Amino acid sequence: MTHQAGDTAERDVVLIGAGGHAHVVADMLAALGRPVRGFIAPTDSTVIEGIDWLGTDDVLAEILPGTADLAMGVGSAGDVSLRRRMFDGLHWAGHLLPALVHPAAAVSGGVSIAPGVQVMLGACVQAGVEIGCNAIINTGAIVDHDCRIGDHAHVAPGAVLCGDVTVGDGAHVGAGARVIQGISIGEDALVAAGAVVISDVAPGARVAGVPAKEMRG
Ligand SMILES: CC(=O)SCCNC(=O)CCNC(=O)[C@H](O)C(C)(C)COP(=O)(O)OP(=O)(O)OC[C@H]1O[C@@H](n2cnc3c(N)ncnc32)[C@H](O)[C@@H]1OP(=O)(O)O
Repeated sequence: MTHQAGDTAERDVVLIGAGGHAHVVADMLAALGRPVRGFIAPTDSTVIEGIDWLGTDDVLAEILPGTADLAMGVGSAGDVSLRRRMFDGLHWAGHLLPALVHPAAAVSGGVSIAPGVQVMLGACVQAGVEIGCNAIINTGAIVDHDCRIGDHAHVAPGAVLCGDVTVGDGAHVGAGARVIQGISIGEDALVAAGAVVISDVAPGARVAGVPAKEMRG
């Protein structure tokens, strides 16, 4: 496995965001035993139990790259643009967002995991898989052998990718969707929750249903 989850394990982590995804990432950091310095959010109105609010995005300028790891607490439910933009900005500013793999995820040996990837509780990732930066393999998702998951892509909770599936950069595979072996899902495409994908999905397309067909409108 080439993920970086253990590379900087002693360093403080600053959590970006305070919504639902941030709560899950905070829980994963606790499970990994990572010390969390605090979270950054637009206001202090949101509470993440046991974690202090550090301030707004302005605080990031005071955190020197190399003095703390960052963890992306901004998720996506179909539109990855905010998460992608934030990751790219932080990455180019020199911050390290290490890959985070929940200890209760099952990740085979020989899996390649880029910086910023988050593999959540109960996910299963099989041999030969490659996961691009900032991608999410969400709760209970199954990514079978030799799949290629693009940068910023999101495999949502309970989705199943059979072997040798390609998910393009920025694509979203919705909750509980099923994708049969060998399928290619194009960049920035969206597979709706519960869909069964049996043919390739074009870049930017939105498909839904069983079997999945292009959505109208
Ligand atoms: C931890 C987390 O929570 S991570 C988040 C995981 N969440 C997901 O993966 C959700 C993915 N999103 C979806 O599946 C959404 O339903 C989308 C993006 C496909 C569609 O959302 P919207 O653009 O808001 O579409 P909207 O709800 O208006 O529905 C438009 C049409 O598509 C249909 N439709 C919407 N979702 C689906 C679906 N999953 N399967 C089949 N048809 C659907 C609707 O019934 C409606 O049909 P109609 O025009 O005949 O009435």
